[in-house]
Amino acid sequence: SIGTVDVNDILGTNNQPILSYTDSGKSPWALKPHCIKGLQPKKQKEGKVFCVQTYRRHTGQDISLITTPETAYQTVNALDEDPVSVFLDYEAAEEYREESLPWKIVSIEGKDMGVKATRKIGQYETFMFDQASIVVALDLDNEAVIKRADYGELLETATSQLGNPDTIRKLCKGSPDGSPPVRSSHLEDIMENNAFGSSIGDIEVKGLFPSIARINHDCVPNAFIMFSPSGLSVGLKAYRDIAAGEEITVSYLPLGMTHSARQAALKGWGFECSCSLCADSASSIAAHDAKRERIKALESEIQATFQEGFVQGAIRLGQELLELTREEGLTPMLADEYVMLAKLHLAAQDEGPAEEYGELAIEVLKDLGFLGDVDEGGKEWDLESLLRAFGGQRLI
Ligand SMILES: C[S@@+](CC[C@H](N)C(=O)[O-])C[C@H]1O[C@@H](n2cnc3c(N)ncnc32)[C@H](O)[C@@H]1O
Repeated sequence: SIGTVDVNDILGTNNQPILSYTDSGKSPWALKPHCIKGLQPKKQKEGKVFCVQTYRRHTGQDISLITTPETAYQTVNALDEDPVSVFLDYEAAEEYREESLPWKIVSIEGKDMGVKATRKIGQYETFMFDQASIVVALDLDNEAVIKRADYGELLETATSQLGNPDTIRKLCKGSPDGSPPVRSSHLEDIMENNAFGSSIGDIEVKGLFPSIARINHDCVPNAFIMFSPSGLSVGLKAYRDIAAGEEITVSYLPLGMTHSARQAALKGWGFECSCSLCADSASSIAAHDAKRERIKALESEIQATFQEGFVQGAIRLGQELLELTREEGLTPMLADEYVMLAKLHLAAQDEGPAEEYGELAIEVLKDLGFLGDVDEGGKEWDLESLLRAFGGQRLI
């Protein structure tokens, strides 16, 4: 590391578009970028340069990016994007803006703060939106890329340059037990505990969304987070009807994990989960775990059975997988399973059932907001366009 450097001293010819953008007086950034050169990786000439670039949004919720200048430059057209219009059509967006917010941040016993619905929320409704306040390139988690102290300095600058830094500083930092204290600063703890993985183009980042960060975990969540293509906005969609006054929850973990795997993973957030699935009787937990382990085993068994040429056998296993997934309420996993069964039936030359599974997959994907009304060719989705979109040789 060569310590703190000025972005204008280090941008080479490859970065010319960014330089001229900055030089032309049209720079979107509110302050001069604060940059630090990372460590020199083996076999490379020099380390990457990471800069803090802060933008003052019209909404008043500023954003600081800690990325390479090139990555920050990719976000320029999305810095002011309005999440409500990203996730809702024109009419629904207008309606949403007219009503008072259907959620509020409140104190929740045993969990510090959390978010509750202020009215009934319908299944698959997108009802909460947020903009990223801090975005950090995932590279920065790597001690071989940047010194911890330099990362801490970039985080501190990124936060203090926001219009309302206290919104970030007051987020909960968790109390992970067991693992050694690898993080050097309070802000690093806050990022670790509250940020979500996202991407800007093909660069992996983590984004801190200050309202969404107040949502607690549940292993059977009632909502899930969707990212805008820019990676700078999120929308929250309900898996099921949510009653007024009910706590809004998301899963911090991939769905379908067993009890012990969930407990181990949640230690990173420093709490013991007491959701309905985790607080169930020992026999019920064991029954759920057995189903979840069977689901995992079936995924590879189906693949192997199909590869050995036993298509009908693979279909039977696929039906068992569907049943268990439904019993466990793991709805989002159903879409892949329906597509897989459609592919298996096509392999068995049963076009009727293949079409039916295709329709079921399209229905789930549309409900979850992963498919628009029409495909890329502007036609209603059908099995053919679905399989094109979900191409690839793998069954599941
Ligand atoms: C992303 S924050 C969620 C909001 C947080 N409760 C707050 O007051 O800001 C994650 C932290 O919330 C707490 N938390 C989240 N889900 C929980 C749960 N199901 N039970 C207990 N604490 C939970 C843990 O302290 C965790 O580290």
